[in-house]
Amino acid sequence: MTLLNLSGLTKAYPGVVANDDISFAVGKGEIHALLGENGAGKSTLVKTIYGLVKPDAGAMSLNGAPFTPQNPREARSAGIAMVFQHFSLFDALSVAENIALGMENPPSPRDLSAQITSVSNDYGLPLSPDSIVGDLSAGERQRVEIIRCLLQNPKLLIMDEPTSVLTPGEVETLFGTLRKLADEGTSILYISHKLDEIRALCHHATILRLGKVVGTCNPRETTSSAMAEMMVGFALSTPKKASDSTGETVLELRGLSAPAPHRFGTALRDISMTVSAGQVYGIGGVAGNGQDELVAALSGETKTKGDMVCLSGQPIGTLPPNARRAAGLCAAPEERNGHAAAPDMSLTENALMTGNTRMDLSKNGFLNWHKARDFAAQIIEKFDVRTPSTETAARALSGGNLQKFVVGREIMQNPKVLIVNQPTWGVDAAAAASIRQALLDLADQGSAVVVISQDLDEILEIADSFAALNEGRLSAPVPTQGLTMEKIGLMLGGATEQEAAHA
Ligand SMILES: Nc1ncnc2c1ncn2[C@@H]1O[C@H](COP(=O)(O)OP(=O)(O)OP(=O)(O)O)[C@@H](O)[C@H]1O
Repeated sequence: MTLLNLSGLTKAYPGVVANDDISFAVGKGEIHALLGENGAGKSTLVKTIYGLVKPDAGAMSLNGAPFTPQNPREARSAGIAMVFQHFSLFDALSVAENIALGMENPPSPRDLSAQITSVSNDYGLPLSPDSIVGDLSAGERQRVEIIRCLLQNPKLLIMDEPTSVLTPGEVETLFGTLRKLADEGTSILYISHKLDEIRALCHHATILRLGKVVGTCNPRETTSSAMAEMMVGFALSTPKKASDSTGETVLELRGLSAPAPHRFGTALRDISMTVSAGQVYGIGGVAGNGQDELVAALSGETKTKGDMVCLSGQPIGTLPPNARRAAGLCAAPEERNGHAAAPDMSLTENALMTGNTRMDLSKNGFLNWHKARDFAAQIIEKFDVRTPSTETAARALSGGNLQKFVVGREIMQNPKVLIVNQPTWGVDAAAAASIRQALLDLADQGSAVVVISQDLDEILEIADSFAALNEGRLSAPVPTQGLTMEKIGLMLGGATEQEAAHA
């Protein structure tokens, strides 16, 4: 039985038709995957269903009746719930307070706590209503968002890239919850770039390319590479490094320590590591174990004692970001909106922001806009960033395309050391392969590359060495060749176990 029917949905933005005559149906109790490369139109489509975007043409029906939500409130009251990629929670408030804020008519705090506990028990989503959100892991924060949705008794739950912040164990827990919901008749529209997960979870998939439906499949009977091919229209190749040889040490951390930057941050504790020219050094860890703090201490956003961070033997721990860039160290932080990129500024302005020093984009204090525009255009071309022009605002790009832009911008500055945090977060299979290949090419040309990622497959695919970050401590590195997921799991948990034994 059909729950939601989409017929001929079309939505154009200046220079691009984001959704072009899209028609498909989502059955009751069906877990329906929405697949497509970056910019294919997935977010636009689900925003239309959630009442955030008004289609130019086409129609929707819900349970057979016309469905034209004018805003998210109307969509919610019709039974549509959505968990966004970026959580909208207040760190300083409790779980229950956060959930009450999103409700039209919240019940009394006591009743609400009881409801939260009951939903959390029923659906295998362990969470205490009184916990302060700032103390929660990414997986637990997502549970808050899911419970918030489930309290509305949704008919359709939309999830946009829900597993990118989760550990393998948390992914299993989430899938258990989603399967139970589907068994009870809730439909789920599931957006993800992780094709293996789609094969494990989804009953049906609709594939979009350039705003159009280009295919459908049963993911259980289709290989990941066949789905990737349908998405991009050609077969993908696996990234490869030309040479395994490494040169002298370029980056060295000596007992790097830094206090937690804020109440919910992580202190860095006595981190030592060396990275050589030509090496790709992978750092794995569950989100919130010091990844952002480590990137900040390396990029210069956080300053430390000078010799805690050395570049080609020179202490740089006290230098600000621009001086580090000039010395040859570039970094791409994880959060693209507002950190790696200024959303309201054009791509040219964003290119200028980190490229000014190394790409020589100003002279005698005057910015050279012509050169900056050229630099932005080169990034767009080399990294296949789908956008109408260099003057487009960063916020108008789809998530994956902006990610390609910010990572490409640092790679193209040809740094001696590149630090990237979650380089392919939210990026489709083809673009992820091209970003990974570009990182390997950079190492092949003699740069030292540090890849911090929660995607362990990514680290195994491109890194020479692996170290685990746990509560602000970094393990000793091991070669990735022959490393199994089991051993990585032990390394990720290792420091905690030692601490537990110590305690
Ligand atoms: N508000 C907007 N203004 C202008 N263009 C937009 C806007 N929103 C989306 N677009 C464009 O519409 C197209 C589809 O974008 P959309 O975000 O729907 O893609 P997506 O499939 O969700 O991509 P991703 O996987 O990268 O998140 C892209 O070319 C994007 O640049």
